Parts: sequence; structure tokens; C-alpha cells
Amino acid sequence: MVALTSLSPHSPRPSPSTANPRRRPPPPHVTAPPRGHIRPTAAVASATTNSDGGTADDYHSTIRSLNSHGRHVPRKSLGQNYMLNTRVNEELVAAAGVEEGDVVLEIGPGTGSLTAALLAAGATVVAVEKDKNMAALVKDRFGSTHQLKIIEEDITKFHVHSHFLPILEEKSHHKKKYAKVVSNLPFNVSTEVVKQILPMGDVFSVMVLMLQDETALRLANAAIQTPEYRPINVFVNFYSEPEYKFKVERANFFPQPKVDGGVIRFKLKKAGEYPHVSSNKSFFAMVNSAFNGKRKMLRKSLQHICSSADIEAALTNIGLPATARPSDLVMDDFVRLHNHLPKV
Ligand SMILES: C[S@@+](CC[C@H](N)C(=O)[O-])C[C@H]1O[C@@H](n2cnc3c(N)ncnc32)[C@H](O)[C@@H]1O
Repeated sequence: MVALTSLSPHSPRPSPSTANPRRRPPPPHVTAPPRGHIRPTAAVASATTNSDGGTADDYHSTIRSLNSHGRHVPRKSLGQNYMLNTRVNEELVAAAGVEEGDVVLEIGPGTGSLTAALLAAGATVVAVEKDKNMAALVKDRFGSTHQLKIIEEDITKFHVHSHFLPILEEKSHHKKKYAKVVSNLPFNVSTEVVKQILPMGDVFSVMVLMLQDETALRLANAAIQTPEYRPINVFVNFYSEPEYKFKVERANFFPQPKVDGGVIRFKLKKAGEYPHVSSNKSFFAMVNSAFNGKRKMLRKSLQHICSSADIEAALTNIGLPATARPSDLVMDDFVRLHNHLPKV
């Protein structure tokens, strides 16, 4: 784990010639990030550069843009904690390996700070934003550029195949190309988004998310035989290779949340790389049933699928004790168990 102390938002005090005495100073935990990191493309240059020639995603510019067109008080219910540190956004873009010509799905562009970094890297961005005020704000910020499409929609209701695929196909000139997902995600939809996107290895190659640090660590690193180990870990490892990237201190967000952020990268598997099971549906039904009685032995919790004797035999066949519990099994063990049970 790399603590992003180097990405904490520390910057030199403004020189007297550039300091504006009427500006409210940032609170002690939120100082502006070092300037001059983003090299925007022409299309976004005016939108990402403030009047001092610095990058436009610090405390002041975030407040200014939230105040523009009437005050948009950050909504807790939508997880509206905006990123103040351009360098963190650049690290997210780098973690996804975004380069010129990529097509990126961004979930929740908010004030457009991560959007700016993605556009600066040369990506075409499809940004899905639920809050109509923020969708309008980000449209205003970037104006009309072919590099950006903003869709006002709830990501959990967003139909990737009908709304996103046509754009991907057009941008990749109808050749097979995989898109990427990069998002500072509203924390309350993180599990749903992971479940929605990871099985889409035919569309996306990589997904980089800023989550609650604890969630990012749990999804990437939960070890068997710990309370953190859940069915979602089996799901994540079935469809992807997860990697915890770095921690982002809470002081980098406005308003400051009660927890730190953590960045996770999922390399999505293609369908041919999924572990072989007769049916994904029955496999995950078995995993979920197994964890319903987390402390129960599998020979008891899976009895609705087949007899205890069959379960014991299958466990023994795959080299596990007949008394195994769900938290003893890594993803591959569940696959082998599923393939050895007679009636699955
Ligand atoms: C944590 S903020 C991140 C904003 C911006 N990307 C940034 O880094 O500052 C989350 C954003 O997601 C939006 N959002 C919340 N729930 C959403 C949903 N279900 N679908 C799409 N966007 C959503 C919020 O309105 C907000 O703009």
C-alpha cells in the first residue's frame, strides 16, 4: 500500500502579487495542489486553466463553480465529495493507462476535475451524471467538444450496450477496441457498479475507481478466513484481477468525508478467461448460499443442492477437509467444488 503523502494537497503560499485578499483562505486541511500539472488539449485549455494560469481544480475554483448558476450545495445522498487535488486525478488517469484515442466511461463527473485530466490525456469521455445541476455545470465548463459526451442518468440504470457501445464503435472506427472506466465514485453505489461493470470484459479492459479506502482494500486484498472475506471477493476474482493502488487522504476532498479514499484497479478478464463452470448463475448462487451460513460447514449450508455425503465427497476430492467452511475456500476452490457437486 502506498500512502499518498506525496499527493497530499500541499502547495506554496501564493505570492503577494497573485494573492487575492478577498478570497477566503482554504481551511488548514485543504490547501491548493501544486500548479501547472495538467497540459490540456486545446479543446479544454480554457476550461482547465484559471485566471492565474494555474490548474482550476483547487478549493477556490471548486467553490466558485459550485456557486455558479446558483449555489449547488454538495448532496450527501449522492456522495458529492469533490476532488481538490489535480495530481490525484492525474494518478487515476495514469493507473488506468489512459492514452490518446482511448474511450473512457466516467461515472459522476461532478465539477469535471477528473474529466479535465482524462481529456488532457487525449481520451474521449462519456460522463454519466445523475445530478442535473452537475451535468449542466460540467457541460458549461467544457462547452462543445467532440471529446466529451455528458449523459444525465443514474449509472445503476445506465444501459451500457445501447448507450455506450455505439459511441465506442464510432470512435474506434468499428474496429474492436476496449474502453476503460475511470471514476471517483459516489461511495454508496460502489458495490453495484463493481457488479455491473466487471462482467463486461467484452466492452471494458480496465476499471480504476476511487472508493472508500476500507472498501478498496477489502475488494482487492481480503484474505480467506477473515471476517472481510465475502462472496463479492469470489465475484471480483472470477471476473477480474484486482489491485489496490494507493490511499488518498480525506483532506483532498470537498466537503471532507469522514473516511479516506483508496484507489483500486481491476483488469477485466475476457469471457474466455473466466474459470470454467457449467453456469455462472448456478455458481454464484452456490457461493452466496455457502456464505449465508458463514460459520456453518459447507456440508450443512449447501444441503439444498445435494446431500451432505455428496458435499463431503466433493470436498475430499478437491483436497479440502470434509468440515470446510466457506471462508476456507479461495475462488478456484469454489470453482472446483461446483464442478464436483453432482446436481449443480
Ligand atoms: C464523489 S463525487 C465525484 C465528482 C468528481 N468526479 C470529482 O472527482 O470531484 C460523485 C459524483 O457522482 C454523482 N453521482 C452520484 N450518484 C450517481 C449515480 N447513481 N449515477 C451517476 N452519477 C452519480 C454525484 O452527483 C457526483 O457528481
